[in-house]
Amino acid sequence: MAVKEVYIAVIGAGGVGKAFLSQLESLSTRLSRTPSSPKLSLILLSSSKKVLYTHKYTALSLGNTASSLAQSAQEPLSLPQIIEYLAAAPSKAVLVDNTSSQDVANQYPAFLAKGISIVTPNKKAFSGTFKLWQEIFGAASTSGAKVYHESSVGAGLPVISTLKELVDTGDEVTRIEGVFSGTMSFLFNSFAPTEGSGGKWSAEVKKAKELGYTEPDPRDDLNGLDVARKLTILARLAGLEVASPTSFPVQSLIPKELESVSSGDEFIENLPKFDSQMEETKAAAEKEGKVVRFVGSIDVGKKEVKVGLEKFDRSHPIASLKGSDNIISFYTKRYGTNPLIIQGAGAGGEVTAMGVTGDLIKVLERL
Ligand SMILES: NC(=O)C1=CN([C@@H]2O[C@H](COP(=O)(O)OP(=O)(O)OC[C@H]3O[C@@H](n4cnc5c(N)ncnc54)[C@H](OP(=O)(O)O)[C@@H]3O)[C@@H](O)[C@H]2O)C=CC1
Ligand SMILES: N[C@@H](CC=O)C(=O)O
Ligand code: NA
Repeated sequence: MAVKEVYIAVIGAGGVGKAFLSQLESLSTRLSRTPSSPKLSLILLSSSKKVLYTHKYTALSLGNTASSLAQSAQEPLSLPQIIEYLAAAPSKAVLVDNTSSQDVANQYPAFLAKGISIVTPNKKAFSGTFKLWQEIFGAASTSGAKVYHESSVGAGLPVISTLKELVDTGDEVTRIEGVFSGTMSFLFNSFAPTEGSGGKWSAEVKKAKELGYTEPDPRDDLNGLDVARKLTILARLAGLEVASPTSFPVQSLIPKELESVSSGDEFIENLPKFDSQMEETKAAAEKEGKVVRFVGSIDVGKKEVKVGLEKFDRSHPIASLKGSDNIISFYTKRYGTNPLIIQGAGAGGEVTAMGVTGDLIKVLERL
């Protein structure tokens, strides 16, 4: 690696952001033992309310960064100010976006155009308009800045890198299907288990939030949009020009009566009143000796994408998933009738941060 120092700016210090900061500290210590590796300097850390940064690009201490941020008296910088600050850094800079913000995502082309690389678990940029997708990869190819988003699908599971490799090596992906949400997997595995009776739907939703599996607003999981965003990303990588996550059928599990509540907290508070709706869905599957699961699929040849509930025999691999596990099957010309399958935890701070840190290592290797 020719670059001596790499400047890192982190936006978002929630469940994933905190785990990333701790992995960054370990990575930085490990790299400092190899003289040819660059020094990693954290120069900015921001939440939506506060920021920590130094005007002269002096590295912030990597221990206790999240609590130092909480005590900071500095107001956050605007996105154009952050771009200007990073673009003027005396060496290469990388933005780590650990938010789920569409506003931050919309600025990726501007960061990349200034040579600032990006690593992120945020799905919003890659599942937004197709125009934004083209602008992001266009800006990266013009400036040479790198952009990686492994954790935007299947958290740290190697889903994006696998699909890219299938496509780049000339395989033909015909179908992608499976369970793409850690939250939905956890909810159905505990609410409608293959053995035993399972917990209350609303209580499991509350647990999924406490475990850090849900989006900042859990309605983004329950309305099916989180899975739709992931399928949009995968379909685009497989060669389909999907216009947006709302351009194909997506089943929502939000009770009609709660569609207009004003906050995620109010939604969780009122959800117990509607537990009977999901109980009916569960009972209908049980009558057929099956369990219900939330799945998605992309048929590349037919250009069809769909997201929603399906019933499965109890012995089916999708029915017997555990915890927050995702299972993603790639059917391709090369793999024939036996798909390439990736399975494991698909949500949670540590496993998601692992994908982000892994992406940062890829950027460092390519600067
Ligand atoms: N949790 C998981 O298992 C997985 C998460 N992801 C993705 O990772 C990202 C982070 O998720 P998670 O850590 O769980 O979410 P959290 O809600 O725990 O954290 C989000 C963080 O982003 C900050 N933030 C939000 N908007 C802005 C903004 N405009 N400017 C600066 N900071 C902002 C929040 O600050 P504040 O608190 O001040 O509002 C908070 O620090 C999301 O995109 C999510 O989809 C991907 C895979 C798995
Ligand atoms: N809320 C998402 C987090 C990861 O993308 C999920 O539950 O899968
Ligand atoms: Na992944």
